[in-house]
Amino acid sequence: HGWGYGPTNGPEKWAADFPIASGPRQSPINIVPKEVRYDSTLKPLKIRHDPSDANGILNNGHSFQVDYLDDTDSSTLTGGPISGTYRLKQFHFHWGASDDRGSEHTVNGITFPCELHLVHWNTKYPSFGEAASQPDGLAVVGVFLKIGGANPRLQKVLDALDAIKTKGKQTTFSRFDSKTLLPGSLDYWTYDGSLTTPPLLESVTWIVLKEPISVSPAQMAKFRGLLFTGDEEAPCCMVDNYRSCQPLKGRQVRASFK
Ligand SMILES: Cc1c(Cl)c([N+](=O)[O-])nn1CC(=O)Nc1ccc(S(N)(=O)=O)cc1
Ligand SMILES: [Zn+2]
Repeated sequence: HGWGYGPTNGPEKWAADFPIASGPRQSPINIVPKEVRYDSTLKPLKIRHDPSDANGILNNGHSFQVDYLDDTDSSTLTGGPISGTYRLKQFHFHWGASDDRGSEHTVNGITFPCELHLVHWNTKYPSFGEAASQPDGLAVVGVFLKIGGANPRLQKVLDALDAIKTKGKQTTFSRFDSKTLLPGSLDYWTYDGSLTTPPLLESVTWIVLKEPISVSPAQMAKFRGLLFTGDEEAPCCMVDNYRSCQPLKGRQVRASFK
């Protein structure tokens, strides 16, 4: 049976099949603002998303993701801590069974109910697959979601979830500008890390935004209506699909803001 988030195949078991789980640059981490270093050489993030690149929404059995067409430089991430151009490939979320947990990164040990990841790959490599195995191959923008008023920007995504309730289901999803999911401020923390699920590749420059976006309890309930399991299996709610914080192992976290 493949990896997952259950008692027999969850994060504590991943190292057996993926020994890099104990590597030197694993993610997520706890961000301690008092210990980060403001770096004035960090550039502002430049995020360009073309809504026509949105190309479907899929329940992959671990989360759900909105996939993007990535054969041109129409939806890109530049600036920030990265050099060159990174293309948006997909975005997805991680969330908890209740509002007291669910994010992967934490801030001063504080957890959020949900975390959005916008996954980009370095166009100096020929494809996402190639980039994913390079130390500077990927850049993921992380955005915390905190409980508040309903977020209208999330609604189109949440309304598509009924059509992808079970593992392997996908449906059309087009004309979506993922920039609308970002908070007002693009202040960020950045550090060298990894994918937070197997294969846990240590190829990610993490860019975690300081300002969260809002999500309502009713909207959180929609995330929790998804299933990890496929149509023919005993249903298992898709919740708590997050990895706990990993050792910093000497890494420096930098801040783009004072
Ligand atoms: C590893 C890989 C390759 Cl190579 C391909 N491919 O299409 O060539 N697809 N995947 C799967 C993938 O993307 N996983 C992934 C895992 C965690 C995260 S997270 N939470 O943002 O760290 C982002 C992505
Ligand atoms: Zn993720």
